[in-house]
Amino acid sequence: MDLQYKSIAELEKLCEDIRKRILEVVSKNGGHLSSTLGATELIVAMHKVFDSKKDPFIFDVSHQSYAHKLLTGRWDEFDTLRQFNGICGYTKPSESEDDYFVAGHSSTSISLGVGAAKAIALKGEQDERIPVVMIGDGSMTAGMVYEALNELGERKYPMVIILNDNEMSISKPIGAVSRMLSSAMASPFYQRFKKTTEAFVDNFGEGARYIAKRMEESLKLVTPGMLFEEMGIDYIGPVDGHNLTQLIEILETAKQLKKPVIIHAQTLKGKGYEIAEGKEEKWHGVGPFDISSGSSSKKSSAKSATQIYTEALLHLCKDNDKIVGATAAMPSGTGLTELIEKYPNRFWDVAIAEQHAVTSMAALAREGFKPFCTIYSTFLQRGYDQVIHDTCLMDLPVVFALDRAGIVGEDGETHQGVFDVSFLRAIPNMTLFAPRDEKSFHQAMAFATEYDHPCSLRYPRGAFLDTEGLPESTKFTLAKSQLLESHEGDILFIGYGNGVGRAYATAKLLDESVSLLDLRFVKPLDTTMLREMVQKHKKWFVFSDTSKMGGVGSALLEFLADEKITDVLVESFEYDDCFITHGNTKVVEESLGILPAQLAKKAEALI
Ligand SMILES: Cc1ncc(C[n+]2csc(CCOP(=O)(O)OP(=O)(O)O)c2C)c(N)n1
Ligand SMILES: CC(=O)[C@@H](O)[C@H](O)COP(=O)(O)O
Ligand SMILES: [Mg+2]
Repeated sequence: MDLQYKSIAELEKLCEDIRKRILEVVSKNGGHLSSTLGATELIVAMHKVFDSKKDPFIFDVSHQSYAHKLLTGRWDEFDTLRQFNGICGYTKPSESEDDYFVAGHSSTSISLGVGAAKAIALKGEQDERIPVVMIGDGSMTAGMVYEALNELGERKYPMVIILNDNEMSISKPIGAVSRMLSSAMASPFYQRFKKTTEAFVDNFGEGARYIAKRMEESLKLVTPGMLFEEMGIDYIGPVDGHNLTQLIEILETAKQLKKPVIIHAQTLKGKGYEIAEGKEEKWHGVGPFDISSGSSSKKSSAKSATQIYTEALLHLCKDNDKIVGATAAMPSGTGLTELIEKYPNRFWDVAIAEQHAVTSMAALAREGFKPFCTIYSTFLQRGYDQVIHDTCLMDLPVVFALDRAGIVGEDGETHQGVFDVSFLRAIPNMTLFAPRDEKSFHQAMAFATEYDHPCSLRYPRGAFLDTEGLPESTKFTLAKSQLLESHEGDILFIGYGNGVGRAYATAKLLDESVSLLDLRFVKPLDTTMLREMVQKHKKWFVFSDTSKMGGVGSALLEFLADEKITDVLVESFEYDDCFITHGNTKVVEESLGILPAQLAKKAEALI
């Protein structure tokens, strides 16, 4: 949509229409509500001043970019938001040329902007194009941001960074960066005072300006601008992130500066939908809801794996004051909110800083504590070297509790928790195991608490698949699996974690009875049990919510190769080597052919 010639009144009306459309669709499909509502004027102003057909529009995380999608030809199909084969909830170049880059994991935007700026300079296009970045205050807490600012302040590439400061991450932001951004010195009053003084001092030349600046610093007035200006990046702000006239004027100015500039825009998260306005964490990511009352339409009755994790940790913490833990800005998503409230000196939200979360937990392990580093499977990818270099090399007993392991659904490719077994299994000293239901989760947590080496347990988004009817889980012992059903015949179903429920549901659809093994540990394997299974069953089918590449089936094949066993067939029903798209989990699983009915057919064809 070309906004170039639209008046302010027309643009304000457009913002109203955009909010209405977002509410209409997100109340039906679910999605990221308060972030997108709050960023509306910023995005309209971006499209008024810049051109996403040539200027790289780069949204950090990009969960807040719905207005951008609506302004770039996706207004009508927006009804398919986050549905299978529908519009993605994040920017995706394959969906639109106006989406510059894939995003979903935070704090990549400024590095992308610096890279784009280098390319624009090399191609001699600086007169036509300029990167425009939008990054939230929460996303400013990850180290990668400062790696990028460090270089940008040195190289001075022209770039406009809009810092969308709504004083919220998913939950309340923590840390010095957030405090600095919302410091009193960032108040519009102080900034007006500063501007007037600067204008006055400017009459007396550079020397007077220098003295004034030193005076401001000597008064220990830390303004957000100082941080960026000292790094060599111009700072404008804070500005009202909902005032279109001001925003457009400032973006025009920033565009002409031909150097790196940060515009500190203060916005209200959820702006335009009163029920969600302000500091309401629950309106960040929502399921379908009733617009008039704000009440959610879907309530799941089954206990989620996250809830079980919280309960297990609370139970263990009571008798063990060595247990500590951290989340990287996902306290409610990981279930740590209650632990942080109850044990504020033992559980921390360290902000969006997964690398820091891992390494700081390793130091606590070194000091004799038992850390539970609680991170979504997908976000642990951000702290991978810290798992190797700072945890496993010293064989430190950190527990990596990986929530959202497996297909997560509507968040899609950037958020699927499918690689953790593959990337963790390769690390020496690392032990990997997985519960299949509530009871085994408590047993796995008890084992983890006593285990004196690095380890990782994984569990799904939402509830475990049903395993009702199988024998009760037994105490977790290192490298011990549990044979749940034993029958004559060649077929053995091997389940890992939530895969046990999938194996069980598949087995029930077969005519013949099959043996069912809950692997429980994928590293180290239960070689004693596997040697026994080799004797009894020659066709093994693997069920696990993990990538095939380096996953559970790979581990079993390595075992067979090491044992020089060549007469056992291993068929893995894990995920193929591809990125898994967004959509309702069951619909996505059906597209992958891994629903029990589909797997039963595949197994029958091989029996
Ligand atoms: C590496 C990484 N860790 C955690 C998340 C989960 N996450 C998504 S959005 C968000 C908060 C972002 O806050 P902010 O940047 O202020 O954006 P806002 O929603 O307030 O506009 C978090 C923690 C993520 N996407 N990426
Ligand atoms: C944008 C982002 O990364 C988070 O908001 C994520 O969508 C949360 O996922 P859950 O809904 O599984 O907690
Ligand atoms: Mg924010």
